[in-house]
Amino acid sequence: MIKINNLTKKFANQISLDNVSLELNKGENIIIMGQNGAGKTTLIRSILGQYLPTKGEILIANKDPFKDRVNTLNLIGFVPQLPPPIRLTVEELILYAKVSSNVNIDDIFRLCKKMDLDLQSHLKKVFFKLSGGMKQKLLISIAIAKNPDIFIFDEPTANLDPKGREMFYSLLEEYNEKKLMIFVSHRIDEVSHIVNRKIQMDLGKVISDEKI
Ligand SMILES: Nc1ncnc2c1ncn2[C@@H]1O[C@H](COP(=O)(O)OP(=O)(O)OP(=O)(O)O)[C@@H](O)[C@H]1O
Repeated sequence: MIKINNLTKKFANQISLDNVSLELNKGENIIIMGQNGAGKTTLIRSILGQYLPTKGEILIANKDPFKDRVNTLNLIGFVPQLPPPIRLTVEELILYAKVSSNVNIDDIFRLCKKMDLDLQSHLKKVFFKLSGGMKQKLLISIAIAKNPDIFIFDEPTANLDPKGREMFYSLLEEYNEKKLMIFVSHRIDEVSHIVNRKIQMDLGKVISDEKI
């Protein structure tokens, strides 16, 4: 589903990705690990079409995410490590998700409720004024409700309380083996029950890639 061929990304003299080749397929639940600065975020941003490769290529369902961003982003549900400072109200944000990605609003409400977030009582609040955990729960719910082929979760539980974490992972069990799921995380213990492949990065390279 995602093919990465000899991908190198440089920022001035900084090599952030150094000749990375990977094939990521449906049914794989992958954890990408590595020290700070290993290149994980650069890899994810490249998959999301935010960076033009210095060398090499990425194909998502045979499309180039940089050149064909709209179509490739439609295939992806992404939850970032730090929620962006969105100035829309919660209500406007979920309407935007409906219009832009055909997300079912009832599903967003249902998924938030499962993570103990009563969306109804926050509809008029500006997104960036929600608590960190509320933002994360809402973004997770929108990403899952989109029902994409690919999930990318960058430290998605960083702001969640223990119950929120537990509910998040139990929601994902429904999608096990039906999707490609990519987790960027430093905490393998948290996802060990769900992941079946572990990729380790260091200094912009893939240093190990194993089925687990
Ligand atoms: N936009 C940018 N401009 C310049 N250098 C960058 C940029 N983005 C990343 N880098 C550099 O690329 C290297 C890899 O960074 P990256 O953010 O991909 O690491 P990471 O593995 O996600 O780290 P962390 O675990 O700290 O989030 C770092 O040396 C970083 O300084």
